[in-house]
Amino acid sequence: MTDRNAKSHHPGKEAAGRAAAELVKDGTIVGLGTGSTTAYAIKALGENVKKGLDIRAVVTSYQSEMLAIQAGIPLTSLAENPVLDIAIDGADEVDANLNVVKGGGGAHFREKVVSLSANKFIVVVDDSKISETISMAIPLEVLPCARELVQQQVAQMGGEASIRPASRKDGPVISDNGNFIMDAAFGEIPNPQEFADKLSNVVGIVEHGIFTNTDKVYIGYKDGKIELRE
Ligand SMILES: O=C(CO)[C@H](O)[C@H](O)COP(=O)(O)O
Repeated sequence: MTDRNAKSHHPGKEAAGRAAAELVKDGTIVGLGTGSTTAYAIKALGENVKKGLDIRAVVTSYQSEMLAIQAGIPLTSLAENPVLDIAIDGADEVDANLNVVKGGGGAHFREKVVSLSANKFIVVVDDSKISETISMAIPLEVLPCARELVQQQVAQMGGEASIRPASRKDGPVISDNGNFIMDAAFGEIPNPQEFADKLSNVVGIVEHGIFTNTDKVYIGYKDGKIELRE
């Protein structure tokens, strides 16, 4: 499992993040995802803003808000700009058809809102995230009062949902929206779109981490090379 607190430099993540940042043109509104790979894209965008690139950004988490402010990227909101030109975000697993699983950082609800508000959704990952079929546990943002009900409904679907424990405090991971993050293991998911629709019908799940709206994926390798899939 990836150590989310690791701060070490990753040439593959940086190359993927920087390649995606180059897609952001002057005068556009960009959605900024969450995570260590997107952080490289935010840094690169900040450098371009300092050189004169005129953009505004909508963030998906407190993490991306803090990074964007630090990088000097002017912020806006979906209320002011409901349609974004492009959104850039990381992922935890990418299948052969560019379906992705997100939510390793527990930010997938706002990430989904932002990605679906964008004309183009660009995913940036390192090569460890690539797999033939989706098989990792699916992150779920769940209303705290519905956690037991969600566990029962997930069990009826053949899965097992557990509350994600916080690593630096006692108790569960709480999302930026004040909800619990759970992870639901189902094994291989051969038809992510159909499965996503089923999960969307589970009462108590605010949002699940399956995204089926990716336009391009930049995959970064340890040697700094990148591959584009679209
Ligand atoms: O979905 C996410 C946060 O909710 C992240 O984008 C995903 O976990 C990938 O993170 P990283 O780039 O650090 O591997």
